[in-house]
Amino acid sequence: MASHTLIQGFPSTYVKLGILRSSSNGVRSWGSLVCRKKKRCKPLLMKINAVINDPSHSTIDFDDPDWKIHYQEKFEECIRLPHLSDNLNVTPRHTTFSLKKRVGQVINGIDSSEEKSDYVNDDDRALLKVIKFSSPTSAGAECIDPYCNWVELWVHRAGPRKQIYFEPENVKAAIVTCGGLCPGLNDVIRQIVFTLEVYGVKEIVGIPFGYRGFVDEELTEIKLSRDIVQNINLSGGSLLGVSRGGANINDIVDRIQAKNISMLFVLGGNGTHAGTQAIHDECQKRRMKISIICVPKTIDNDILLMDKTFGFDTAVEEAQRAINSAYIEAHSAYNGIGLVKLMGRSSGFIAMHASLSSGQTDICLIPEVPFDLEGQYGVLNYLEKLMQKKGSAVICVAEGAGQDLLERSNATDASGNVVLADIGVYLQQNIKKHFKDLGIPADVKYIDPTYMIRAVRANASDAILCTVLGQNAVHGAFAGFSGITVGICNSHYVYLPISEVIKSHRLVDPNSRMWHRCLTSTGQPDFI
Ligand SMILES: Nc1ncnc2c1ncn2[C@@H]1O[C@H](COP(=O)(O)OP(=O)(O)O)[C@@H](O)[C@H]1O
Ligand SMILES: O=P(O)(O)OC[C@H]1O[C@](O)(COP(=O)(O)O)[C@@H](O)[C@@H]1O
Ligand SMILES: [Mg+2]
Repeated sequence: MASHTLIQGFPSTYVKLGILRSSSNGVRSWGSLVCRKKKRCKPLLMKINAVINDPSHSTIDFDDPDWKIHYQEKFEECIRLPHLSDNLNVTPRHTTFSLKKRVGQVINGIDSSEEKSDYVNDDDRALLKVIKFSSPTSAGAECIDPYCNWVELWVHRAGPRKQIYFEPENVKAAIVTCGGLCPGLNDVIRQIVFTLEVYGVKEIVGIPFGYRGFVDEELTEIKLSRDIVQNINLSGGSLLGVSRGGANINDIVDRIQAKNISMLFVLGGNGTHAGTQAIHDECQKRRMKISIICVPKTIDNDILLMDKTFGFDTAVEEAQRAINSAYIEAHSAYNGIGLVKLMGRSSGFIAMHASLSSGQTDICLIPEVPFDLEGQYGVLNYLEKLMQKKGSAVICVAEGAGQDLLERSNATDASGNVVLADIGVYLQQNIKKHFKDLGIPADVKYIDPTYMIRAVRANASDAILCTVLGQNAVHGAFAGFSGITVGICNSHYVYLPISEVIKSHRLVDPNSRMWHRCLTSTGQPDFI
């Protein structure tokens, strides 16, 4: 019987069927990940094992002719959107959201208002995965079973529903922005306010400085309206302020109750989503009638199941400016080496995409792909070759890359995120020392644009994404969902349960076509 560990949930970077193999020469592999030295593989394997060992994973018998049906049923269960009606006696009413167009227009003898609707049906779905991989060895294959059969998996379509679960005039809506800054926060706040007002909501407030704003007595809520938010998208940052760390969940829910908030919109990343899930659970326990909706915010693009998060595109655009500067500096110097460190705590998406978009990077280093600095295959040796061949080089490194090479402290930030050792400074020092020891001149220019890439306002594509996500967040709240997040999936807008997107970080798949494209573009070899 072919029985395998099934990652319950659905395909993501790690949602592949994985058989961990060990061989005597120390080569260990899982799916597409192969590392030459057992020791260096450990961080990656640990990440994978953490997923495989999740108690929610179950076993599936692929010899069962109905396994796909069982899988789909499980998936449907996982992706089900929590709703107020799950534990409250609520009755819907016809929506107050309508597009301002003439109703009852008769076109070709057909009453347009009867034939078409502007509303999304609760049974509308978007397809989660659109590629059918013919084999587990196909580039970037994400397989469920050993033969990589395609399984039709659907997620819930976002948008306005015909029936709503709140009387707009009784709603008090609150918006809060948590975690680090991200381009587009103001655009989302603005669209949430606009859309709430279209529904007829009169009381909209902003909670200042993230979760802290709920409990810090000195911080008072900020009144919001169309007039107040009209132009906030013209600048970066958050009108409401952000913060890391913060409050006890019970205290937050106490304050939500005391403030009489009935809709809460939370803009934040992984940590914020985990916090929101806990707030949602507590509100359910207290049988509160409140819809809590997240809008995923992170330049790191590390949220599961979505094409991208808002702010990412803008961050990449800014990051490529830093790479361009590094290129000019390196190219204009004798044996010039430009080194750029970009954000990306656990995921290398910014570094990979900025390298791809600039086209000027010779070496791209990301957390998901281990590398050696020294030795025959190491980065330093390759740099020597680049100096001989081109006389200059540009390196782009994600902040979470190469952490296994560095001394790690056990420090964490206020939110509990591990404080990383500085790979940028480490590379700069080691490159300088290496060339000095060889007696070869090398002019190393180090650029750390960190906060510059996330303090800017959203670019055009992010502004559109923010607009749609902000509007859909409000539609989701009025539809009575709670404990959900909004996202874009295969270019369609969807709702997902928060519980599913916080299962792990989304990572760059070293076997993906995108990483392969990045390697083709830089021309870099394996550094291990
Ligand atoms: N596991 C968790 N449970 C509850 N709250 C959390 C959790 N992780 C983070 N938070 C809270 O969420 C907020 C944002 O988290 P942080 O990790 O700083 O940013 P991000 O949401 O961008 O990942 C912080 O106020 C933090 O205290
Ligand atoms: O200095 P801060 O505010 O902690 O921000 C740095 C962090 O911001 C990020 O770019 C994004 O993190 P969040 O998504 O948690 O906001 C991380 O990659 C980086 O470590
Ligand atoms: Mg985070």
